[in-house]
Amino acid sequence: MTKAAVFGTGSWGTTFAMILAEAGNRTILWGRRPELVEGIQRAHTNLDYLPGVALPTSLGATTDPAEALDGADFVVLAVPSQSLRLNLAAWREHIPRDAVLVSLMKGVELGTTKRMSEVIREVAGVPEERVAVVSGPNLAKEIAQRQPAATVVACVDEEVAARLQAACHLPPWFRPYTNPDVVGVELGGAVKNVIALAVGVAVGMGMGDNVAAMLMTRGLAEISRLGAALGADPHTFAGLAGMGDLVATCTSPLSRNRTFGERLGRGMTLAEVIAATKQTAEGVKSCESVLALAKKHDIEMPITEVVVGVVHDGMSPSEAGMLLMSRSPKPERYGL
Ligand SMILES: NC(=O)c1ccc[n+]([C@@H]2O[C@H](COP(=O)([O-])OP(=O)(O)OC[C@H]3O[C@@H](n4cnc5c(N)ncnc54)[C@H](O)[C@@H]3O)[C@@H](O)[C@H]2O)c1
Ligand SMILES: O=P(O)(O)OC[C@H](O)CO
Repeated sequence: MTKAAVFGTGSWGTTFAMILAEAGNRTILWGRRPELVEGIQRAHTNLDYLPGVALPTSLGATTDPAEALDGADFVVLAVPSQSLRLNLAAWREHIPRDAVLVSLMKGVELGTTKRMSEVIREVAGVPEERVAVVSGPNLAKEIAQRQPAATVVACVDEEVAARLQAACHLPPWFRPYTNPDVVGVELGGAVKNVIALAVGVAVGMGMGDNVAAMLMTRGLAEISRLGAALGADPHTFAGLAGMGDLVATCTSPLSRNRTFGERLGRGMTLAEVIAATKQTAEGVKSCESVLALAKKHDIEMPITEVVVGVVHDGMSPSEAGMLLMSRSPKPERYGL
C-alpha cells in the first residue's frame, strides 16, 4: 500500500491528508504541537483548523518526523512557505531515497525569490523528476466539508504526476488533472494570492464587481507576463491552477488573502490585520518576493507593486487605486 506523510496540520495539510487517507493510502500527518496531534490520533478531529470535521479514523498523526517519513512514498509539504527551508533541512535525513516530494504551498521565498519546488530540490538534494506540485482552486474548508473540487498535479515526469494523480483521485469528491508545467502551476498559485489581496482591499473600500473583474483580469495578465519570462506554458494560466484559482481566491470570503486585503481596505492598520489573522495569508510576504522576481526579469507588475506599497510601505488604498487608474493608456495585450 502507498504511504503518504503530510507535513503541516493546518487547514490544507489536514484536508489533503483526509483525501489521501480516504483514497486508500496509508497516511500520517506530522504536526508540531502534541495536543493537536493527540486530537487527531484520539478524537479524529483538528479543532484548531477544521472544527466540526470528522477526520478518517485511518489517518495517523505524529510529532516525530522520522516516524512520519519511515517508508513514505509521497512526502507532502504544507507548512508556511517562508518556513519550508528550515523545516526541510531538519527532516531531510529521514526522507526515503525514492520518495516523491510534493508541495502544496503557494508562496515564493523571500530573499532568494525561489519557488517552493526550487527550495525543495535545493534543500533535499533531489532531482526535478522527484518533485511535484499540487495547486488549484482548493479552498480547504469547502473540500473538508466534502464539496467537489478539482486540482492540478504538476511534475516534469509525467509518470510521477500520474502516480500522484491516482493517489489523490477520490470520486466524486476530488478530481486531479496532470500538467508537466511545474513553473506555471506554481506561479499561478503564488501570484493569485497577491491579486486576491488587491481585490480584498477594493472590496473593503466599498468597490463593486467591475473593479474586482478588472483586478482579476489584469492580475492574470501580470501572472502570464511573469510566467512567460520564466518559461511557463501560457495555456496553464487559462486552467485550474491559473484562472481557476484566481477566481476562487479573489471571490471567496473564505480566502485568507482576500480577507486580509478587505480588512486593510476597511481602514484597519497592518498591525490590527495581522493580529486578527490566525492563519497563513501567503501573499502578505510573497508580494515582496514576487515583485523582486519580476524586477529580476524586467517584468512590469503594477498591481503587485501597489499591493507591496499598501501592505508594507504605508501607501493608502485610495492612493494605490489612483496610481493604477492613472497609468498611461495601453493596448490590452501590451507586454504580453
Ligand atoms: N487553506 C487552504 O485553503 C489552502 C489551499 C491550497 C493551498 N494552501 C497553501 O498551503 C500552505 C499551508 O496552508 P494552510 O492553509 O494549511 O495553513 P494554515 O495557516 O491553516 O496552517 C499552517 C500550519 O503550519 C504550521 N506552522 C506555522 N508556522 C510553522 C513553522 N514555522 N514551522 C512548521 N510549521 C508551522 C501551523 O502550526 C499549521 O499547522 C500555504 O502555502 C497555503 O497557501 C492552502
Ligand atoms: O485562503 P487563501 O487565500 O490562502 O487561499 C486558499 C487557496 O489557495 C485557494 O485555492
